[in-house]
Amino acid sequence: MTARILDGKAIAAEFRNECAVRVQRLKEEKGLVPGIAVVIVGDDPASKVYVRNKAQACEAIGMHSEVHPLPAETTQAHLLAFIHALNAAPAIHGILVQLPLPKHIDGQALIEAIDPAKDVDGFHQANLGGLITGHPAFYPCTPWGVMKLLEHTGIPIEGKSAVVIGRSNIVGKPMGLMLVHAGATTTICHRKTQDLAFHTRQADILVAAVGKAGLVTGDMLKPGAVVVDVGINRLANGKLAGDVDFETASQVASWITPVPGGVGPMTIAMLLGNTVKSAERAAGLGTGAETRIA
Ligand SMILES: NC(=O)C1=CN([C@@H]2O[C@H](COP(=O)(O)OP(=O)(O)OC[C@H]3O[C@@H](n4cnc5c(N)ncnc54)[C@H](OP(=O)(O)O)[C@@H]3O)[C@@H](O)[C@H]2O)C=CC1
Ligand SMILES: Nc1nc(=O)c2c([nH]1)NC[C@@H]1CN(c3ccc(C(=O)N[C@@H](CCC(=O)O)C(=O)O)cc3)C=[N+]21
Ligand SMILES: [Mg+2]
Repeated sequence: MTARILDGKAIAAEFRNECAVRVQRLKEEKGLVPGIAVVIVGDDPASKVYVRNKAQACEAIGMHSEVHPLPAETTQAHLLAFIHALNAAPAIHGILVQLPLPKHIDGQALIEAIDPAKDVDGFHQANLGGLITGHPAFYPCTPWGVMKLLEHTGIPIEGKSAVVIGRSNIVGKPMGLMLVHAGATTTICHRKTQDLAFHTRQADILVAAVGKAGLVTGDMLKPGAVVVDVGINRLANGKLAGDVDFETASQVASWITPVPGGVGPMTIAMLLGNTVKSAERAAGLGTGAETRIA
């Protein structure tokens, strides 16, 4: 079997076009420009690339974006005050604190300081809690982007067996919950999992969100599986690679995401969507509640 490509890049472009139309409507009907503020602490080169990509994507659809680079030695108190100011700024509808943060910073405390109504990453505990009980203000962009990728491609989820590798608060755990909501019987694997391949071979849908190039090989897959590769790894040769060995996996899978061009662009498209949604709520447009992923 040769897998078909789950084309995140193309599908993300469609979502961005939808966002552009909504931005235009906000401008015409309400005179409002959606705005996002990205806070970046220190000078992690990978983070800088992502932040630049996000800012470009925002500006391309007519949104306002501001990047706040702060020195690595910025104090927790200063960062908290900075976030409080952004919470109060009417031109800002979305706040994103770029991860990872320097070691002396309590990242969770910063995230909890963000107004949940501006938490376009969906990382605040109010929003992660809302993911369990029903209506978060925002879904976390990466797992939500994966759901949209599957939905848009017409891949059935209900009744399927799903396996997620990775249990982080921002990718693996919310991913598992979203798949459960959508009707998949879901297993979440992690470092303590015994016999990873035993679990992955049961998966009709496999999501890898680890950060280890080549972790998933073709022999670990059920024939015909749908394989979603969230991992972003920088190889010694400078190239990007996911967690899945594309060569062997694409011979066994029915669908597979490439890296780059898979989940990454969907993450950015969902971030734009969340920010537009936040601005629509501020302007009194829309329902204020995201439709459930089900
Ligand atoms: N494409 C995109 O838009 C995005 C991509 N990413 C990428 O996705 C990957 C995961 O990100 P994130 O969740 O933040 O990372 P974390 O490092 O927070 O989590 C990684 C998870 O993988 C598990 N893990 C590590 N090694 C193994 C192993 N050998 N077998 C099984 N499980 C393992 C860890 O288990 P344990 O908990 O037991 O330690 C942990 O739960 C990274 O490559 C990151 O760069 C992240 C966000 C967005
Ligand atoms: N507060 C916060 N929110 C995040 O959402 C967040 C974060 N911090 N820290 C880092 C991770 C990682 N992440 C990516 C987003 C887009 C691409 C992306 O656009 N990838 C492109 C390629 C990018 C390239 O060429 O370097 C692709 O896969 O095609 C990748 C990774 C968001 N993250
Ligand atoms: Mg990708």
